[in-house]
Amino acid sequence: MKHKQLKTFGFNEEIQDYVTHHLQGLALGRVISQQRNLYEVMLEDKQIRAVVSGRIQNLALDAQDFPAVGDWVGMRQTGLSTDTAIIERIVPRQSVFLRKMAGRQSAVQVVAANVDTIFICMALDGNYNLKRLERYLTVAFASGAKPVIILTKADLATDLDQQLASVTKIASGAQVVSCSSADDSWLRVKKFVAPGETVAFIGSSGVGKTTLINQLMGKKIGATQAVRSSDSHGRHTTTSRELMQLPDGGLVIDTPGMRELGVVSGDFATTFADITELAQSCKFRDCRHENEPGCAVQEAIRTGTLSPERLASYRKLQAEASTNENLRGRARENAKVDRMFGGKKQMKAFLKAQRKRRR
Ligand SMILES: Nc1nc2c(ncn2[C@@H]2O[C@H](COP(=O)(O)OP(=O)(O)OP(=O)(O)O)[C@@H](O)[C@H]2O)c(=O)[nH]1
Ligand SMILES: [Zn+2]
Repeated sequence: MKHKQLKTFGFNEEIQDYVTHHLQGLALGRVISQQRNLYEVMLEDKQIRAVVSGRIQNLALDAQDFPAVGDWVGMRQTGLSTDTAIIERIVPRQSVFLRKMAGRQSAVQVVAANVDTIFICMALDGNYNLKRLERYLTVAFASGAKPVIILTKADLATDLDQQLASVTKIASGAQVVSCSSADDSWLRVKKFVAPGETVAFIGSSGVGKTTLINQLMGKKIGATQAVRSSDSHGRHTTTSRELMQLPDGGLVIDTPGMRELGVVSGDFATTFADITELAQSCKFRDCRHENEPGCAVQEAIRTGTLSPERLASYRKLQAEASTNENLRGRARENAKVDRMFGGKKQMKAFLKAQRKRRR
């Protein structure tokens, strides 16, 4: 393999393959942080600043078409300076954690790209909320990365065993780990971070993501500084996403705490595998699990094997995802029309003129 140094940054055969076929003449790097339009990119031998090319800007329909932290990118160096480059290509993502941003109707945000494992962090204090966890799992399972549930602040848990059991019940096969900053339980988390693999920490603000990352970083602060572009956060609150290299290998993406995780694409079959499985025994194939005769889902609720809250949660998230996906599809379509014609009116005029010419 050519890119020896980059291998410690997660470089693998699939990326090599793409580089060989599509990135000839471009330098390969991985995005380690982003501040608005300015990117910090790790190259084979150094770290540089980069901006995106006009081509990427012209083709982009929404945030997903721009580079994000964790992306592999092909770059051209500018003639002006050796430590600034232009990002020309984004290597197709092996996984992407996408969320709908609060507020703007159709705006999506790439939280992290090319992640192997997603640590869904939830604290065992007042932050503990199973419905929110179902939401995070839905998005995480759809990302292409493997979710692991990290229950933090175990020292503040009201009933640790009961909470662990409840979480495991809805985890749909994702592993569940509890930890506390008061002891060395972070070692249980460390087991999930293999050299050359990327993990992303996701969760509400204040659940202890940074605390846990600092424990994983150990005392080798130097290793952090080499990768971090600016380390003057001042307070504890994480303000921007960044990719860091752990002393024992392994890469970590810290993300600022989210107030709200809007679902754009969700994996309902995996997250709600219990309901999906029950539904296969419903009498009607298109059963909506309402009042249909022979509904196995309603039957499970009657007998107590499925909670009505879980079905409600499933319905709510699915409706939200479908609304958001529609909104987003339309927004992308509009952006495309704007790019090509300058607007809908102009497009109609253009099509009309074309029809006339054909006649
Ligand atoms: N009791 C207790 N407090 C903790 C634990 N882990 C973190 N904290 C405290 O929780 C607060 C928030 O921790 P952070 O690590 O900054 O949380 P964060 O998730 O990175 O927050 P954002 O950067 O805002 O996303 C700090 O005051 C920590 O000291 C824990 O296991 N137990
Ligand atoms: Zn049914």
